[in-house]
Amino acid sequence: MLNLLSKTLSSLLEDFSFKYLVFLAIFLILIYRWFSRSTNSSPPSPPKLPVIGNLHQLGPHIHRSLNSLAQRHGPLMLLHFGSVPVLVVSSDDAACEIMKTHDITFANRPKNIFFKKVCYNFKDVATAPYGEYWRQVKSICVLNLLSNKRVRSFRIVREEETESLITKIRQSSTSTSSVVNLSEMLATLTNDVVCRVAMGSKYCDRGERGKVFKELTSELSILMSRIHIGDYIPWLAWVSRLNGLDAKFDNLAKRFDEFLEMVVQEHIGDALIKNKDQKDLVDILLCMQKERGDDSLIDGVSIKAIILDMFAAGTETSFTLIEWTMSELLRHPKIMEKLQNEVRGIVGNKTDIITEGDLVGMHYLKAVIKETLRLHPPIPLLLPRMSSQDATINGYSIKANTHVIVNAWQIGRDPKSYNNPEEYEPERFLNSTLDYKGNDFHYIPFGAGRRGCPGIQFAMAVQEIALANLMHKFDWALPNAARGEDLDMTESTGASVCRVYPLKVVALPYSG
Ligand code: HEM
Repeated sequence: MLNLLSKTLSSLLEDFSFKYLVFLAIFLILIYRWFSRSTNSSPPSPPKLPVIGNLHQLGPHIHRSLNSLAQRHGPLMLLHFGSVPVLVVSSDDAACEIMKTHDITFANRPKNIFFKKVCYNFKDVATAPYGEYWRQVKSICVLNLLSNKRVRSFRIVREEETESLITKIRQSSTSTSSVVNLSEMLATLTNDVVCRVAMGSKYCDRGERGKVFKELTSELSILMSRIHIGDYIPWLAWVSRLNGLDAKFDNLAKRFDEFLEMVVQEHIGDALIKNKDQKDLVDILLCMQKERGDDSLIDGVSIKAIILDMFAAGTETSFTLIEWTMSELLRHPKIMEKLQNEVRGIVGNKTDIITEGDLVGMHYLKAVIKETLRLHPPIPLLLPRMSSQDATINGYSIKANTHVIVNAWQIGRDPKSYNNPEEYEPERFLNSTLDYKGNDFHYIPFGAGRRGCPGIQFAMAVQEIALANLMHKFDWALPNAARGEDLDMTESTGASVCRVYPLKVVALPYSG
């Protein structure tokens, strides 16, 4: 009897202490999770694989892959590209935290092998580490090339180059069946404008040198988007030596350097004697170097890096934007007609080129460009940033040296911010104060904060005059009477996203 009693008691106790222990463990885990989440946890992460991390979850269009992952894991998620932690930001609130509240902490850029080799060890503006050198080169570019005043002063360049574009289209449109490669012509326009204001002349026009320059700029944009495995898995860097990518980077860097050195040498004699209005960016940089002497942070290498940056950052982006605008207009004939009515209504039957003075009052034109920037930001993931110290964002702890990608493409399509976000509706920008200068975080095609794009005025001035003239001087159609909705809109891969197939169109001269 005593035995039975003691057995029953001990089994009760065992049972009780087991349940109690299980309950206590669950309670402690919950407390720990809740506590660590509200103070110091990392952002949610999709499961990753050894060595490659989350790289296998990225398709060719990275902005789209990140969008799908963010739908499941939220607007702040932590991925790993190989061994590199990458914070992906996919909402306006989170973008504001990074680019406004914690802007200084996230003002650095990650170092990658392509930019190290081609951009003179990060001596250009876009990849320079955050600090005194970056501050100086950025302000030199803004003051001497990209400020409102300077951009206005290049008006004649834009007007002449637009006129030359219109002439070329007219010459190629000899019959109603002539097909024009508009993409190629728009690329030439943006290249020529940047060439003339940065280097004083259109290098593309100069025979053999022009050919070299064209090859270099197109190779630059192709190689810029190739992934060097050593950036993410350093011990596999040898793969790029073996498959020839390193050699391609080195070769491009060498040929670009030879070209830029030639440009600088050609300017050295004249830079000091030209008057202020005749000086291009190379002249200005050379004078600055001479005046400041040894105190200057700007040396010969910086000059080449800055000029290279103007091409890398300024030409493909601008050409891409106008190419997408024309594509959307061809897909939406009613919107095209409304825009043509605005432009033709304001300018009338003017046979000469539309000049910048004529653009006043073209509100729909501006809305059309803004809507293209929303749906097709030329750099959908902006330029990557990197944290320089530990930070806490929305309760999550982010370690120093974490790379940051802001998905501006996804933010611009957020149904919380836009009605019918997938539709092309320029009207949403009429009577709206929304602008792209980095104040409205649900619309950030040019980025925001300290590392935001300094070329906005420059880019928009080229867009507006070119688009107004294209709308005024021609009626547009697709070859073989194809319907607008059938136009292939496949995007290219890489950091800057343009059409994968060039835009081929029929341009019918309009005479009023
Ligand atoms: C439609 C045309 C353009 C678009 C969409 C565009 C977009 C951008 C974006 C998204 C960034 C990164 C911003 C960030 O990290 O927050 C950037 C940076 C930059 N852009 Fe542009 N850009 C355009 C035209 C230009 C032009 C015409 C120039 C100069 C001629 C230019 C020069 C630069 C430079 C130097 C930077 C680096 C700024 C820094 O790191 O401090 N961009 N641009």
